[in-house]
Amino acid sequence: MTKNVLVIGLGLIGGSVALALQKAPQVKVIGYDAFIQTRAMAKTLQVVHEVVDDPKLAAEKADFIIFGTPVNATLDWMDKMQTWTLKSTVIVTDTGSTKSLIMEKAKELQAKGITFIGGHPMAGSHKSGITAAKPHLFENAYYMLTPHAEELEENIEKLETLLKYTHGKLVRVNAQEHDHMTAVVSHFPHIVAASLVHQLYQENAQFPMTSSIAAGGFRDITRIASSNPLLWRDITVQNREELIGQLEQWLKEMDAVKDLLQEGDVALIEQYFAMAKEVRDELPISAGAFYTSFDLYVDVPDYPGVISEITGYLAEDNISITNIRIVEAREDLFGILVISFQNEDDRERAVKCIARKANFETYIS
Ligand SMILES: NC(=O)c1ccc[n+]([C@@H]2O[C@H](COP(=O)([O-])OP(=O)(O)OC[C@H]3O[C@@H](n4cnc5c(N)ncnc54)[C@H](O)[C@@H]3O)[C@@H](O)[C@H]2O)c1
Ligand SMILES: O=C(O)C(=O)CC1(C(=O)O)C=CC(O)C=C1
Repeated sequence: MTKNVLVIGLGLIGGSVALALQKAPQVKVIGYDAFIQTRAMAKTLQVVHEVVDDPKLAAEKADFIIFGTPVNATLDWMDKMQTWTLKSTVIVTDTGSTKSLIMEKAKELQAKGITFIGGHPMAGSHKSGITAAKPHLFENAYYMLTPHAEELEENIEKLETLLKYTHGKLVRVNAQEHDHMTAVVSHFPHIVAASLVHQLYQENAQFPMTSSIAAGGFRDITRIASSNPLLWRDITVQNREELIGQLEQWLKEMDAVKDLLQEGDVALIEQYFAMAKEVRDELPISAGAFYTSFDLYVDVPDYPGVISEITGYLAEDNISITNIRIVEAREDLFGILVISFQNEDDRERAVKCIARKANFETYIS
């Protein structure tokens, strides 16, 4: 029998879940978004099978309800849905970046007989909105579920059976531990990225050339500062206790770095960077803890047709690319072409292919 899946919030994440679940057999994906333009776009882009203007009515027939909304909006919907008439077997989940407050609110639903199992796919982007949604966004990424300890195994398995069509790696995690770990690897880094951009803004007032010379390093570390501010306002507010803890640890770390610099012990300074490199290089990229794109930087001279020349070489060797863009990092004749691949193997083949067929230098960041 066909299962109705209602997705509320059709942006990057809700839209990507909807697209992925359209591939599940006997599933009808119904979508709602607060913005009428997004609802219209969802129809045009066929992100869902059907768009509704009233989620309450659609919820009555739903077998699964998935929130793709900013985390504070999810809490509001969880309040509202307590008065809705839902199927007794419905399973409600979310995709929010925070879990503790949402799982706390879920107890109110649970008390009314509504099953809620928190969810969070560890993949995303600084881009937002339905036009950024992709069916393969969650492939190989960890997709965390945070069921209450007393949740029925049968319900968790039902949700896992549906979500396996995202091709994420489904794992079960305690909500508080989730919020601690995501503060470390996701939420706090967003604060650091934003703070670096603030620092540049202040410096730029005195040295206006500073932002023009910001090259790959600054751009890499601050990419996530281009994320949706409303989304990050909600995430940081909900997880602020963990974030204050991270900030205190960071301030201690910065004090230690300050001491290192003041002492000027070159061996210790080198050791500081060496240890960071070792840990960073060992991050389990293929395990998909983070959304990984295998980027290759190619130094290209600026002449017409250079991009099609390179993509042509790759096509001749049957190497698929997932993205291509130009980084205007320098003010000379050369540009940096960034080509993304699906996996390490494709990237290595591309390095060899470009070395064989062209004289362009390639780098891996
Ligand atoms: N961006 C990421 O990298 C990422 C990754 C994993 C999880 N998440 C989580 O996924 C959720 C969605 O984030 P996103 O990146 O897709 O954001 P987004 O801005 O791309 O999409 C959010 C969508 O929700 C809609 N919306 C906002 N308020 C609403 C409301 N009250 N009712 C219905 N629709 C509403 C918006 O119109 C928009 O279409 C958030 O909870 C976020 O924490 C984000
Ligand atoms: O890749 C990015 O731009 C992201 O910010 C994705 C990211 C992350 O911090 O890694 C952001 C929020 C999430 O909840 C999960 C993933």
